[in-house]
Amino acid sequence: MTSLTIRRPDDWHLHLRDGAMLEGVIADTSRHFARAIIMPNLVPPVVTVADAEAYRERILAALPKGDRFQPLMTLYLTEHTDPDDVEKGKTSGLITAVKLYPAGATTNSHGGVRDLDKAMPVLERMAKIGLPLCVHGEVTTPEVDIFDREAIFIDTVLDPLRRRLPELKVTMEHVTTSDGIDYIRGAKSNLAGSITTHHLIINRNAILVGGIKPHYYCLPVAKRESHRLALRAAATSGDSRFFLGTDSAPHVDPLKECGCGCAGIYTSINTMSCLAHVFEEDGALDTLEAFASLNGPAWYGMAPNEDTITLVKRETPVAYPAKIETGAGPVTVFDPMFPLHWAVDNDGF
Ligand SMILES: NC(=O)N[C@@H](CC(=O)O)C(=O)O
Ligand SMILES: [Zn+2]
Ligand SMILES: [Zn+2]
Repeated sequence: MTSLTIRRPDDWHLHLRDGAMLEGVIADTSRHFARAIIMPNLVPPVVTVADAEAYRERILAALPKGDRFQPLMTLYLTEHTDPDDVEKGKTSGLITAVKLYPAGATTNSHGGVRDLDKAMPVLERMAKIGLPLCVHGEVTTPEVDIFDREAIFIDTVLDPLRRRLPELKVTMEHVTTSDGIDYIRGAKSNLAGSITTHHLIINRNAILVGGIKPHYYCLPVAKRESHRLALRAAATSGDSRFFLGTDSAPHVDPLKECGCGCAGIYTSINTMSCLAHVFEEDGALDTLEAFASLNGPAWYGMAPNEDTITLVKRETPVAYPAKIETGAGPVTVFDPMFPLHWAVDNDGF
């Protein structure tokens, strides 16, 4: 097959940042994607409906003229989040989900939740009004090995929470382990998972073999090969509980190439090319549309996009830039370490 037309995709987990970085990256998403769930881990974070409203306006103002991209806003859950404010955000249609960052788990999560009991009133309200909780599913206990943090989170935080509040809809974001995949597969209802582009392509060797490679470092950190294969099987299966959330997370190069580099991989620009490669390699191009364009909206209770994009397989590899230049500084683009022959038709690369 050398051409594939699918409904226009959406990105169910995206970091757009703010200011000059937002202006520098947004076109890479709005070129291909109709909608994206926008992560609230700004400094300071997006905690109230008023914050989300103002952030949404800044995103819309940064969009290239003519792009109809729709940002789907989230709130950053804290121990002081007001259930009435959250309900107001859901009722007005502004808020698509609330995001749980265990304190200290990832970039800009120091204001996240330490004691989930303190957030129960909000979570109970969300269960009642049908507003999904998106989770960064890792424990932060210092004794727990970083490669085990997702599995331990499922056992000690997520499963107890879901037993306590079975009506709460939970999205396990950026699933990185077979434990996560199995847990989602085993759930009867109200649980789904997003999978990133890069976790379908790299295992932890990419970060550590042949020298330390900061541009492959993200959180949750890539795991061993068996986990990558479990993610591939889930993504390409067509199972409606798995969908794309790129977790494209730009940091300027000086903040990644240093003694304490930030976590995050920038994939917005070449995600659709990478996915077409992965799905073709697994003989699953027929399920790419489900993963990138159908399963996500179904989970979030939205219609799929009406329009389509066409992916075309070229003879010569697509020439994506190694870095993009933003007003905040250069951002290295994810290198899948194989040539990309699939391109979104007419996207200029
Ligand atoms: N994925 C990452 O490695 N980083 C994200 C945060 C996150 O999604 O955990 C970021 O904001 O940079
Ligand atoms: Zn995260
Ligand atoms: Zn993220």
